[in-house]
Amino acid sequence: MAEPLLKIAGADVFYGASQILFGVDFSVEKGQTMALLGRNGAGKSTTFKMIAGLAPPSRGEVRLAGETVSGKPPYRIARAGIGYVPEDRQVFPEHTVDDNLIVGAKKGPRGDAHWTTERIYEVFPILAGMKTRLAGRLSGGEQQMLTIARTLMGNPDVILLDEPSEGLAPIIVQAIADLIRRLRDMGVTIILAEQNMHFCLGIATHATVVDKGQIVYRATIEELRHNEEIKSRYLAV
Ligand SMILES: Nc1ncnc2c1ncn2[C@@H]1O[C@H](COP(=O)(O)OP(=O)(O)OP(=O)(O)O)[C@@H](O)[C@H]1O
Repeated sequence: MAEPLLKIAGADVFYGASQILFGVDFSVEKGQTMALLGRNGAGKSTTFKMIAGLAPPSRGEVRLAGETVSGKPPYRIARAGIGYVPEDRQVFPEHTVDDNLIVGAKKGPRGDAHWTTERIYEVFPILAGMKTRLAGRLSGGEQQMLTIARTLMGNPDVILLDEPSEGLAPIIVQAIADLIRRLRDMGVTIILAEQNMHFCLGIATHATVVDKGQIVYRATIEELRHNEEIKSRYLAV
């Protein structure tokens, strides 16, 4: 069987002398939307930083499309096809929505240029109505969408979304959920880090649960939905 698109194998991460991740192991197949779930401080953001090269593993590895990417600098990992959207939205506030997208434009690792500004505006109609607005003037939810859109403009193989619903009003959370569902249905491979399992239930296809820096559960999202023990033990629901 072919190797999964993204494979994390036995990864340990330390911050100074403290070990944060312990032998993290999971895989994501092309087209999956994987929810990476866990409580506050469980290790979700560190897992993303490890994949993106900002917190490299001291043991174990990250493989993308059969190639080892861990150990490379973050810009090389991004170029290899990992699109990372961190928790704090990162737009260029003094530039327009359109320019923010153009700055993110680059061919994917295999030369594909699937995402163009036209395509983005079809999928993100809210942004289409504000092309010339300065990004710093957008609401938090709009900035979140712009950050996701700009990352897609780099034509990544997989996109890592760190708590995209955090701190947003319920109606905006709904709009972000609809957007991620649309990307899922287009076949974009997504990892969605969330504390909020309910946000993920209608979006994700698969689930991986992290607790105290270790992976404690991997299943389809439907299996998780019915697993009361895992939900109450690790997700406080
Ligand atoms: N720069 C750092 N130095 C030392 N410890 C850190 C650092 N960043 C995070 N940690 C610790 O690593 C552990 C995992 O944090 P992480 O941010 O990965 O969790 P998380 O699951 O993403 O939680 P959150 O939902 O709060 O973002 C926590 O115990 C945290 O205190």
